[in-house]
Amino acid sequence: MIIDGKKIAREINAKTRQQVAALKAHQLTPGIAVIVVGDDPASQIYTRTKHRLAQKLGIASTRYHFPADVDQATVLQQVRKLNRDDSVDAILVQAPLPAQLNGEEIVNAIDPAKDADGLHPLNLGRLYAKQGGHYPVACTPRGIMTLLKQYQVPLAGANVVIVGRSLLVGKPLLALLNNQNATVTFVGRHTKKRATLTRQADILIVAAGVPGLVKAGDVKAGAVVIDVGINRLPSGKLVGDVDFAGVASLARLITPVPGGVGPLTVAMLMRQTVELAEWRRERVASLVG
Ligand SMILES: Nc1nc(=O)c2c([nH]1)NC[C@@H]1CN(c3ccc(C(=O)N[C@@H](CCC(=O)O)C(=O)O)cc3)C=[N+]21
Repeated sequence: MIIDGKKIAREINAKTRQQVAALKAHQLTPGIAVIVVGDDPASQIYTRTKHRLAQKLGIASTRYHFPADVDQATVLQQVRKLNRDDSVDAILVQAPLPAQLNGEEIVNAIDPAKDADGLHPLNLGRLYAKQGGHYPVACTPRGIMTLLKQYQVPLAGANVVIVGRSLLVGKPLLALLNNQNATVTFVGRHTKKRATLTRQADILIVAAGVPGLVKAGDVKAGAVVIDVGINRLPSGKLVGDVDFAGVASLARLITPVPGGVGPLTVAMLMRQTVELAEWRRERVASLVG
């Protein structure tokens, strides 16, 4: 069966729109600020998608576009300005950043209470420590967890293999799944007998950024396959990291590209923006007494 990411995203967005309306009745408009550096065509598309969905849901969205040769101080200054801006609840610095910029320093400069991606080490650390309370979590992993829940995929005791260990996808996913008692393995370039490991996966999650990396021979029959890759081929066609035609017939559940994980990522970003707005106000209210 093919997982319908668009449908789940629509349901989430309908709820988010109601939450935004409820906040607006209290004179609060959630706001997201997206910083983009350079003219990477994919980044332009993604940030436009985010901007359009925000507008549709009633979330204030501002995009800050810097030239590819912008210096570190300028970006840091923009982040700090957004930290102080009370109309901004969520700050996202679009990846990838050009090589002259220190992405680590930029992420560390984001107020953890406004961290749209859950990328700040404080938030990632809270997730790894399985801490309670309110904090943001990376949107693609959150989307994948939602999707697994919607399709009632059991996690406790499941063998999960994640291909790719990025800070934005692999690492937070490992923590989320491990916190649900799944047995999680990272597989990468340096892994020996990769196919042997992926073929043992009840749930195989691929976020490597390599078109067609995972083929039918790498997948166990009846597995759940989550394809996080989005690669634009020279022909203009959008494909994932999984050879969909080969794998779809043997997987129990599989996400398509497009229409799988992507729409959920953006839906989760909007939901998280609203949550960040609520949490920040709750905190302020408790401080005021
Ligand atoms: N700080 C940061 N946070 C991110 O979350 C982040 C990022 N940087 N950099 C780039 C990746 C990629 N990403 C996507 C978002 C939406 C779709 C999406 O909506 N895809 C649709 C349509 C794609 C299309 O038609 O082009 C789909 O898969 O159906 C895809 C990819 C967020 N990312």
